[in-house]
Amino acid sequence: MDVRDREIRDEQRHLDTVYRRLAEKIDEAEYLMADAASRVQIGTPGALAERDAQVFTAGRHLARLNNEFEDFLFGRIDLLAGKDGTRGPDGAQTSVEPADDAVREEDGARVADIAETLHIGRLGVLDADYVPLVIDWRAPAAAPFYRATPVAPGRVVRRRVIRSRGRRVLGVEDDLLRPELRALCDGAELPVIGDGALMAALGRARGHRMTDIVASIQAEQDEVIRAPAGSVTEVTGGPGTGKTAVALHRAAYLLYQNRRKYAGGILVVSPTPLLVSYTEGVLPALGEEGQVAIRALGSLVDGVTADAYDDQAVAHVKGSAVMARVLHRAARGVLQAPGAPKQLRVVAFGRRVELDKAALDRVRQQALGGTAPVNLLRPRARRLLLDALWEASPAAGRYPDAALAAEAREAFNEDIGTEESFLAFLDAWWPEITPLTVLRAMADERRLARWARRLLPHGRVQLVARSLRRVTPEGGGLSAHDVALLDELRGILGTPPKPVRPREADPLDQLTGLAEVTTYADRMAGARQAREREAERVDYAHVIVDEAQDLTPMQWRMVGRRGRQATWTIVGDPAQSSWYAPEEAAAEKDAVLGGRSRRTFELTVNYRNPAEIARVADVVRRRAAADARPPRAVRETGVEPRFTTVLAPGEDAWWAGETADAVRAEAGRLLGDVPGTVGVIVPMARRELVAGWFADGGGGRTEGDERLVVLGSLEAKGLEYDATLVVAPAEIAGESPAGPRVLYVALTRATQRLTVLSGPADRPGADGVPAPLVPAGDGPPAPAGAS
Ligand SMILES: Nc1ncnc2c1ncn2[C@@H]1O[C@H](COP(=O)(O)OP(=O)(O)OP(=O)(O)O)[C@@H](O)[C@H]1O
Repeated sequence: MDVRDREIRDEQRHLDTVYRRLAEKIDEAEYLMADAASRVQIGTPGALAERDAQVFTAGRHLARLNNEFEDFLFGRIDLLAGKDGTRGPDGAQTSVEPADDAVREEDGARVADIAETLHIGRLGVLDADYVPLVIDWRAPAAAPFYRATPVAPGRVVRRRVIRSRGRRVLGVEDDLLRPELRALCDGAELPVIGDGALMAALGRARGHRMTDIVASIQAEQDEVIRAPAGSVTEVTGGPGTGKTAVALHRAAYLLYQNRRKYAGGILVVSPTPLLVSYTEGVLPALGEEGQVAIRALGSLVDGVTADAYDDQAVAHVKGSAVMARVLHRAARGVLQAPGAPKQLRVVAFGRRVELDKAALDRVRQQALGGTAPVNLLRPRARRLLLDALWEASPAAGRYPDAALAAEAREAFNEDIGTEESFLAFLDAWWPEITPLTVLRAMADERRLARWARRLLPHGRVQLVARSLRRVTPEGGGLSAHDVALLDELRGILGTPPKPVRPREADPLDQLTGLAEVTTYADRMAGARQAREREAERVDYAHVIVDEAQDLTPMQWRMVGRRGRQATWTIVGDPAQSSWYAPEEAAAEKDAVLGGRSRRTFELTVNYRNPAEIARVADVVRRRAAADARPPRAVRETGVEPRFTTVLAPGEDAWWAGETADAVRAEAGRLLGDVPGTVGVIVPMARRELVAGWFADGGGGRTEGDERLVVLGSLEAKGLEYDATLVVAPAEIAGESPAGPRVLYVALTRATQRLTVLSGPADRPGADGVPAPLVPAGDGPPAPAGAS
């Protein structure tokens, strides 16, 4: 048996021990449950609660282990004796530094004994004597697994990543952090297997779902993940530096650290639904479900989902902060609908009393004074209407005696105010207004122009009004930008109090807490309840914003309303921003975060793109965001990007002609080159057309090959593929003022191969490299992290 097999066998033994221990815990849990059922009446409430908690914990482990995880156990560190020998609650030594006598001289060599071996996994398991069999990856004792480097190894001599599936150990990969030592474990020399787990992880084929990185989190990432949840943690870093991955792992870490605090929920805001579905598997794999909501910007408001896109020019108007003022006026102006009644007539004291349009307008103006939510002003409007009617009636001024006057007035209010015709008038003249009503009213160019006077120039009014014509009364045709407007309107309009209806008792409520120890169906019911609770939630304990560089001012306001009391983690890369006015967005972000203190981190290593692809992308980065420091690509594949061209006389001919064949052929070639996914990235305006070339199987995914996806340039944000085909780069760069940064995003999506197909605007040189990707000839940039 060779060394590798022996090491695998040893790890297998340990994993078997862990599963045996878990089986014991499961037996205990089952016993406790049976016991709980038979002795419901016995015991103090405290004891019962404790037992329930034990049952619940055991059941949770059971459920997770049985079917949730591959690679349950993924790491091991072999440590020197610690400085003080103190042990933490997980049974592991707490000291990070080695004891003074941990290393000794023997025959001129430096020799040390391994004093402690810790296995790291997705959750912690102790044996019957409280010795740790597995340490939870988020526990302080696990930090050295991620933090130790050859420069600062601390107590770590060897770090091992264990690859397993289900209950079988498949392989091990070691890093030796103290190569200068002769380390002995139980008297035998410590073997070192393989050449690094990180590279193995990075080279793996990609699927349509992001996977967690717990086995290979790097030191600078770990610092962010474990940063204390101070007010605001900001993380920047170039493409592929793991910002999204780090943000998700941080959510899991925060929950582990302080579950009670974050029971208020963690919200992860993602720019697109594609990125949500790409990332949403990561947290369940880390054992966190229910507490974390990952929502796309277009789905942040309950009851509506964005299903339309705004082109960039429209988006820029709708996203800008000035829209808040336009909406404020529109919400009030909408009461003056063309069909609103222009006259109010009632009969009082045997005479007809009438308010004409001018009088009604005066009442309305008076009622609308101030900034209170429009829908909450209806009672005030009603009162003012009755005042005006009273004044116009023959009764006004007839009662010199104040008490009599008050009595007559009360009777008047009672009579008129409850009259069917008056109520019907009120409903028509001051209806309850929904955000959607206002938004749809803004599709009327003339009305919108009135509301936007001196705020938006006419051209912008036209753009917005026209784009809103697609919005249906049911809320179809909304874009992510419209959703931010709706949310703003919700605040401006307010919700009138609804009559309270008692909730019907739901038998499933009884299952809360036991969800994971009973059946699959029960667990699903628990998850459903969590989702329902989630749906009602508007304020979160922690808000994580992914791709923060793209939030518009209006979107910052929307997200801000969900985290008024929250702590924040904000990750983004200004060099990838598709928003044209970063300063305006930054100002709104500052307003949302207020005076909260901020801590910033920069991630500097690109784990996604091989150096060959990163170099090409960096040509664009230098033009699009010269100030941004490029991340350092961590690996090379030896394969340069491929450049090809289709020649055609003009733009229209190009998109209609043989280009379809060329795109299909290049995509096919990439499918042959890589085992995993292929993304075809095209200008936003060509998305439908190109998807059609691949006999669309829905959502841009093709029927022919599940591995291939067609994406508009803005949809590619945050995603990654084994290989990408970027079509017509100059057109992508020309789509908006932020286009060059969007092109930078498009070029940084591939983990292995990149092909660029030039279009008519690309002016490729003899080598096929399109003009936007030809280096300007200046020297290479200093990579991030270099001083
Ligand atoms: N420590 C790591 N170990 C293994 N894989 C990693 C590690 N860090 C990042 N990755 C991988 O690198 C890729 C890029 O990560 P991620 O998408 O989080 O980067 P990003 O900074 O958000 O990128 P972008 O700004 O381009 O959206 C992912 O496949 C991720 O799993």
